Amino acid sequence: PGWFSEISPMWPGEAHSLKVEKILFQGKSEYQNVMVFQSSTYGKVLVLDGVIQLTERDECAYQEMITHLPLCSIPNPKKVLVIGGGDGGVLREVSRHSSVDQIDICEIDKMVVDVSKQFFPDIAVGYKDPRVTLHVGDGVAFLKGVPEDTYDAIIVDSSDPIGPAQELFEKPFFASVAKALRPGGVVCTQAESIWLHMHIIEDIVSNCRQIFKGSVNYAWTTVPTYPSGVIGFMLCSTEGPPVDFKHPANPIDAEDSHFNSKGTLKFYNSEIHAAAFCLPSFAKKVIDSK
Ligand SMILES: NCCCN[C@H]1CC[C@H](NCCCN)CC1
Repeated sequence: PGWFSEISPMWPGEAHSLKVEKILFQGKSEYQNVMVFQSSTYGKVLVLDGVIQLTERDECAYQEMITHLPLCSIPNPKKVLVIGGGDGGVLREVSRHSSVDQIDICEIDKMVVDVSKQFFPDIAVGYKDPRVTLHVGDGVAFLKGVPEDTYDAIIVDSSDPIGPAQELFEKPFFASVAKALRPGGVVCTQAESIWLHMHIIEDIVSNCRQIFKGSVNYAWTTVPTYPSGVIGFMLCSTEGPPVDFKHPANPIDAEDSHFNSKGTLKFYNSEIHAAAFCLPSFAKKVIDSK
């Protein structure tokens, strides 16, 4: 009964709204306010501190792209780390890759994990994979304890820079990610919106170019329920075997059998992988010049 509007100082003067059928959960964890509501047309919705994290209707776009853009860019991913992503959607996507033998996830807020398992079983299904180990804690601290050259891929599925995820957008964190990756390893981070956050993106690209001596690329996709309707990703590789993000070494398409053992890919395919790196001129100018 009524509308939820996503009002935030991170996107002043605009607000995306969703019609609410019923509020299903409201709580306050150690870190943030957590809410779940049944929307009229986007399924259930997860909200943290007033910011939409995912909806059942369009989460496939974000989870599939943030996962398969990096994992399809290296020939044989084995050890994968997810920072954030407590809802489990990225785990569900990583587990489609049969070459992977170890999936670690570090999520700071246990309430996000518990709420996702209770209200979003088709997203939290990712936790059921035996390769998954959940670490509840701060990703910055977790990475400090990771030996050098441990992971083939690291996915940083964070919320936004205002709140618990703030440190995940800063240089020291990127440096600890680079150390934890093997030579030619890849990282994919949630990297905001070219319509809203070109300055944040400028800083992230500049930091990444200083730290990641392989390739550094920005990709983007459409997610209707994120502000401005798009979300971006930083794709970086460490020095070592070259990674060409724009031409996936390990391509998958919807009809691949071993990828559909967990239901079909709804969004990702090789064409949209390549297209994700095509940017409008105002973004190219900033990103290619850093
Ligand atoms: N596994 C889903 C987690 C979603 N991560 C983020 C949630 C907040 C969202 N704000 C977008 C703000 C405008 N760029 C970005 C993705």
